[in-house]
Amino acid sequence: MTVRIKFCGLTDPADVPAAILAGAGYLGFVFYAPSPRHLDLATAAALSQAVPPGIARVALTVNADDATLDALTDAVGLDMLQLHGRETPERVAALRDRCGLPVMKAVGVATRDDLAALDAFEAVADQILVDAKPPKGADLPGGNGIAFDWRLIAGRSWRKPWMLAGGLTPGNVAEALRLTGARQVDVSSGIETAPGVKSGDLMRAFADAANAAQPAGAAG
Ligand SMILES: O=C(O)c1ccccc1N[C@@H]1O[C@H](COP(=O)(O)O)[C@@H](O)[C@H]1O
Repeated sequence: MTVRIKFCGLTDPADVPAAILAGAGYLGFVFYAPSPRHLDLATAAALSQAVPPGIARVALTVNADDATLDALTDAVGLDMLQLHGRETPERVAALRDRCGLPVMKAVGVATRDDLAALDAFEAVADQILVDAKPPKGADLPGGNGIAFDWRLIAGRSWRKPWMLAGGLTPGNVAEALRLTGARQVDVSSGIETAPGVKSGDLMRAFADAANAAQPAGAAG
């Protein structure tokens, strides 16, 4: 099964070729100061320049204001915005216009009640990212290495392209794909040896496991 993979939170110049070698379709750069993966604009611009055409460069932001986003989009070559905060559907639509980039909106899921937000954002975003809701008191709204109960979205699909995220690892991604039917996955902590430190070996192991997964509904 061919799966499109987003490796998120790259921090080191060596992460870019490692992610490409592993077969990434999207590379994520984090712009959120509390994160161990946060990049300044100059570092991000250098990483972005090393990405060949055909691989989407995604900027992850959290409740960023217009000035911050303007500075970001002026300084860094980007192909998509990932909004990972409390942005409303109206804000998502406004930023899509303002930044002139496709927007992927992250929605945190812990219980069935959280699923309604996915329908609201599907109407305004170009993609939706189905992530685990952060635990109470967490410093980060994502990137916590925590999975949600994938059975909550088993058999679900949306009209827009969507990605599964939250606590994915080389060891569990095949099961996550099998249960949810996702065709795109996003991973950060699960390909790290320490917070913010990516591993080429883990990226390759993750991609191998994802691509070897059996589609949902397949026998066995
Ligand atoms: O990765 C981060 O540091 C981060 C910070 C703030 C919001 C989201 C963040 N990462 C995103 O969270 C999910 C799940 O990550 P993980 O695989 O569980 O570590 C993923 O979409 C990352 O892009």
